[in-house]
Amino acid sequence: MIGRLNHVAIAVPDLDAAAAQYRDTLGAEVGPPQPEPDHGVTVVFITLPNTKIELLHPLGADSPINGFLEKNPSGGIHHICYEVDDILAARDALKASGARVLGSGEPKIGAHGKPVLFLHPKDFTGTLVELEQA
Ligand SMILES: CC[C@@H](C(=O)O)C(=O)SCCNC(=O)CCNC(=O)[C@H](O)C(C)(C)COP(=O)(O)OP(=O)(O)OC[C@H]1O[C@@H](n2cnc3c(N)ncnc32)[C@H](O)[C@@H]1OP(=O)(O)O
Ligand SMILES: [Co+2]
Repeated sequence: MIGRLNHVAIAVPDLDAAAAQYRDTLGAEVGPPQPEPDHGVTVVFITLPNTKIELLHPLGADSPINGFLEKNPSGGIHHICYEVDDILAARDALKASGARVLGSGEPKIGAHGKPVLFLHPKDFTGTLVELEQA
């Protein structure tokens, strides 16, 4: 079902500092901050030869990453995103297998303008999984 690794997301307490570290210390190609109000985060994408890193910072009091950063104040790996050819078919198959799809269960438009869904970390070996329509 899952295809390419689209991105690994890292929640960070200071977005400018993290972006500068990837750009200046690690020599990576770093994009601009991108507010995503529908998701309660601001993101910065880092383009690597084989995948992307998504730096995440809370946007608003109800951000879904507030709790994560409270527990991990220095930041940490927050989720991994896999591409799927048919996100509705993937969702239905995963639900039938007993996995919990987060939120309303309907895909939202993600940072790349494509439908995304999230799967509960407790159902995937402690890892929050994002699915993105390829
Ligand atoms: C920019 C758009 C998009 C893209 O296109 O790329 C994005 O990436 S948006 C990214 C942010 N959005 C989301 O994360 C949406 C889905 N997330 C959620 O709905 C919630 O964050 C959550 C996963 C349900 C967690 O909610 P929270 O209230 O913070 O925690 P809980 O208390 O409910 O947690 C239960 C349990 O799970 C553990 N946990 C929480 N987050 C993670 C995580 N990221 N990775 C691994 N484990 C996680 C948490 O520690 C709890 O465990 P116990 O303490 O053992 O009970
Ligand atoms: Co993501």
